[in-house]
Amino acid sequence: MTKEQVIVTAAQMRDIEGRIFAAGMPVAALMEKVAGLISDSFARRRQRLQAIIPQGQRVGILVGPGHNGGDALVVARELHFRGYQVWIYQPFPKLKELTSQHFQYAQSLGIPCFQELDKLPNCDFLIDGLFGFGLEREITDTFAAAINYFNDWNKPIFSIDLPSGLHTDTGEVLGTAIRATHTFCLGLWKQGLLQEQALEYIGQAELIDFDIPLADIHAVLGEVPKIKRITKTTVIQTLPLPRSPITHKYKAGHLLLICGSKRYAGGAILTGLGARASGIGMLSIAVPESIKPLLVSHLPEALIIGCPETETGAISNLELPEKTDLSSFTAIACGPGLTKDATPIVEQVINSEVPLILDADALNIVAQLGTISTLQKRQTTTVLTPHTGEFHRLFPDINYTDRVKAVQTAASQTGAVVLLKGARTAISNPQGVVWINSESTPALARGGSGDVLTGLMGGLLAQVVNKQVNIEDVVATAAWWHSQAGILAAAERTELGVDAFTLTQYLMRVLLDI
Ligand SMILES: NC(=O)C1=CN([C@@H]2O[C@H](COP(=O)(O)OP(=O)(O)OC[C@H]3O[C@@H](n4cnc5c(N)ncnc54)[C@H](O)[C@@H]3O)[C@@H](O)[C@H]2O)[C@@H](O)CC1
Ligand SMILES: Nc1ncnc2c1ncn2[C@@H]1O[C@H](COP(=O)(O)OP(=O)(O)O)[C@@H](O)[C@H]1O
Ligand SMILES: [K+]
Repeated sequence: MTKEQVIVTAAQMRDIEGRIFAAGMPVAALMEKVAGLISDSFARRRQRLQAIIPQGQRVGILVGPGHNGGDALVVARELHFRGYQVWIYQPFPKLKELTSQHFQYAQSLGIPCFQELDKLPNCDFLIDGLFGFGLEREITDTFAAAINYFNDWNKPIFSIDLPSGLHTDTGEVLGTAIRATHTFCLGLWKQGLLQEQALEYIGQAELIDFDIPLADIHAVLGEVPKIKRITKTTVIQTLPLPRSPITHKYKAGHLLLICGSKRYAGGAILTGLGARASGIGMLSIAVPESIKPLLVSHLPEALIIGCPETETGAISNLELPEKTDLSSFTAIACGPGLTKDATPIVEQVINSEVPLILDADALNIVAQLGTISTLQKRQTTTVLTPHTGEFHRLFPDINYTDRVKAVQTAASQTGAVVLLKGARTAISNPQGVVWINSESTPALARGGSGDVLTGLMGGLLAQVVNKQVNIEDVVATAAWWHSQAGILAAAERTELGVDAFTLTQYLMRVLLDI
């Protein structure tokens, strides 16, 4: 485990800090160290912003009553000595002791301090040290008004630890919250910063590593923490690279995709192209007979199985080639573009004992059949990949405000690995082990990009499922790979230039970088 993978709640962070202080590290010394690192990072970022804000020497510091405010006051002092023009806004009647001492010292240095909003002159930047992980209730009255007032300035805001007003664990807005352009997350990633509802508030987030000993992290989170960020380290351990020099095509996985209908033929192509990029040994794709020629023309290497179809153009019957049944495949991915008319097919694959990914219409069908009763029957690996709408259909009783809790509950109820798609995709296994994909791009918010993910994940699963791997690691690796391809494509083509087909062309490039 690396520190970049660790995700903590407020309570866990408090326990970790408590151990450090109990071991003898003085609180004031740690605050000095943390604030020094923040000041350095601020100065580096300010330089990068110089093109937009040429002078950029006037900084407003928003100070709260706790140690988040203390951090901000040390930053104020540091910037003051580095030649910035600094003003402090501090509206609280009572401060924690250490914070109060720093406040007194800042005043003694002649740094102007104000309690009234309108006294603070217009600054080039704001540094937000109102609340950190100690925020415990809704922000109201004067403090809420202040946050809204500073948001309206539309100036770059650098938040210390997390934007004031966000719930440290759920990322929920408690009344109102600072809309930061940059967030300096202190020590370890707070869970709230990786939740979708926080994204509009945190801007660019950076981890300020202040050397928390790994032993203290393990002591609080356990040897293997339950909730982690996906990083390259996980991915490298999971990818089927390097290939064995004596492998052959049937040893490199045989994936069956079941997808498409006359109405949604494109989804089948995109799923196939996603699977192709995974490096799968053998790829079979079952589609309605009428779209077989289309699939052959796009995926000449795949075995396209044309199936009898319903009047509506959905697969009516899985007609596999002679001497083949479902158990001939290492994994099955089923769903994109099927339409609900393919219900019997979905029932058939659920009754098989092959590792299975269910997506899109397959999920809608499972929801109709009864999610929990249908999935609990399965004896082998099942992966569900819903977006929020599909998740709600599958699990109407699960509240998804806290997406981490939501996937954990869904996985535990069904025995499946559940991947909840979105800007911050979250994945849980039935025991509650969670991966969060914290690097992605809104460029992926386009029809068809989920189909690409299903194919890619299917291809990966088929290649590694018989090896010693955790299924949730495979699912997380696919999600990471998919997002990184989006990021790479967006960097070259802008966020508007990443259609699902283009995305498939960038998948391979991600591997070149690792
Ligand atoms: N002490 C240190 O050396 C370190 C400090 N850190 C900083 O310390 C912060 C945590 O400090 P604290 O535990 O003091 O907590 P905070 O500074 O986040 O805030 C707690 C204070 O805010 C008040 N408060 C909470 N909710 C409120 C509301 N809705 N309206 C008005 N007042 C409210 C509380 O009564 C308390 O006085 C971290 O976020 C971080 O910035 C650490 O990250 C690093 C080490
Ligand atoms: N704002 C966003 N930021 C990052 N990724 C996103 C965003 N919106 C959607 N995505 C990703 O794009 C994909 C969309 O999948 P899905 O909704 O199933 O689309 P479709 O069914 O049309 O293929 C998912 O992998 C999801 O995580
Ligand atoms: K803050």
